[in-house]
Amino acid sequence: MNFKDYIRVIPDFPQPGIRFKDITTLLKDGPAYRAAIDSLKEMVKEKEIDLIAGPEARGFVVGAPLAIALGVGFVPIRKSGKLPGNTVEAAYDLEYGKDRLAIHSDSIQPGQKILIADDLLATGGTIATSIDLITKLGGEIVGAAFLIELSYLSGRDKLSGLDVVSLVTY
Ligand SMILES: O=P(O)(O)OC[C@H]1O[C@H](OP(=O)(O)OP(=O)(O)O)[C@H](O)[C@@H]1O
Ligand SMILES: Nc1ncnc2[nH]cnc12
Repeated sequence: MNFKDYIRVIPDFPQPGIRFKDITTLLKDGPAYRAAIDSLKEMVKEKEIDLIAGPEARGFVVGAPLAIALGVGFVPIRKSGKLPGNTVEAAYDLEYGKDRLAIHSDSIQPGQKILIADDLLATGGTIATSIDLITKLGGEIVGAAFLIELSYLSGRDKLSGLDVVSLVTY
């Protein structure tokens, strides 16, 4: 399946100059959504994975179904102020702004093997920050899986040494 056919590119959103990769057009197509999750599963299934972690919000629509497909649990990484328990937090930069991410302090036990999942790798700021948070809790990152990679923003360079898989590249 050519997943690019299901992803809509919207120019100048949320700011002039950004070409926004809109996955809502893929998500609303049941067979395409399922095929995307199945394809990511095929790419990571040989890894030893205890948990999948995914950043809010679009990381949830990739990470949670991938966790179910692999038969492992899912840990949400949220924007600051949303998680009710004790958290560890970190600030980060995005292609179009700044934000702050948080994870529950007791969500990962030291030594657990974590795959990070998100819809899109752009500058790599979100994933690098997610890795920092997971590492602070003692988790071992075994890779990162994305629907989309924006190679022109070189996010992979920020993740050197990490096994990164993606379904489509722009
Ligand atoms: O590689 P980066 O430059 O960090 O950019 C990628 C991140 O940006 C988007 O999330 P966003 O923060 O816009 O939040 P959303 O998922 O809630 O829309 C996207 O879903 C990734 O998580
Ligand atoms: N160009 C882009 N399209 C969709 N989501 C993004 N997150 C960061 N950059 C993005």
